[in-house]
Amino acid sequence: MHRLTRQIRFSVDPFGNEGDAEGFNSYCSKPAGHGLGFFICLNVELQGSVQADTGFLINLAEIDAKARTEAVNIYKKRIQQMISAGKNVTLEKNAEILMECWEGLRRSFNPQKLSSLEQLVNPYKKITISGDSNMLLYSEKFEFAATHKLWNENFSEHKNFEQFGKCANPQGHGHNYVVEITAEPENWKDFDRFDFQKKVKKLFIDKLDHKNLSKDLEYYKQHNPTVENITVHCWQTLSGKLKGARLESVRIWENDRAYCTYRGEQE
Ligand SMILES: Nc1nc2c(c(=O)[nH]1)N=C([C@H](O)[C@H](O)COP(=O)(O)OP(=O)(O)OP(=O)(O)O)CN2
Repeated sequence: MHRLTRQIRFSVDPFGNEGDAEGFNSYCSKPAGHGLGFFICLNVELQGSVQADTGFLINLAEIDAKARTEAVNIYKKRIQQMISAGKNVTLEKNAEILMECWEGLRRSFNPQKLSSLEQLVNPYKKITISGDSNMLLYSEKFEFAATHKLWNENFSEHKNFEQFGKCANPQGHGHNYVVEITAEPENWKDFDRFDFQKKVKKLFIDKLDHKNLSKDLEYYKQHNPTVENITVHCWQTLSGKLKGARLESVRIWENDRAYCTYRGEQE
């Protein structure tokens, strides 16, 4: 079984009174919109078998055509309705729109199965519907900078350098970590995104930011500050602490080539 993802980028003119600017560049945005509008970016993930004759799970052009017909119309209709009624497109409304697209798109694909639909609200924030669990999830990225040294006191110096290489450098080395926290809100209407941000920042990010993890934090006296252990530390710190939401996963990037995801011990 394969999973194939296509990103669909389009713009919605909130007032809709200039007509559709279709545009010719789907890499940028198609429909292209007018001036400053709503830019929508959807990741459509399909699951299925690859056909022997074409090598396709499905032709990307077919995903484009279906997603553009279904999703563009839903976003356009719902955004324009809300704006003309003088209402904000809140996070709750945005989640409802995504759910409507999910239902529509799910019916459009066969035999391929829509396995996930993700809206990148901005480069650091997304809403995801996953077909595996049918969960509607909210994710946000944070960052912190820290220094660390990878070392095990029970190893000889030789073994430490053999195991950890340059990461065992006595003076340590630094990273700009990116932390993505994903939560499942119990109720999107009451989900307090700012409380979520405040908790993640206060309980985790601020404790590690601009610190020497190996020296300044008790946790890392017992645990080597690898990206795997930092992810578990983050999970343990935040699990059960988010108001009106269940912590679903923690993903931490040590750099843009390495990240670790943790969903608790039960996974
Ligand atoms: N399983 C893990 N392996 C390594 C971790 C880790 O947290 N978990 N961490 C490190 C070091 O912290 C290191 O700084 C990161 O390694 P690497 O990406 O290899 O370092 P560079 O960016 O300098 O990459 P080069 O290809 O070596 O230039 C190591 N391993």
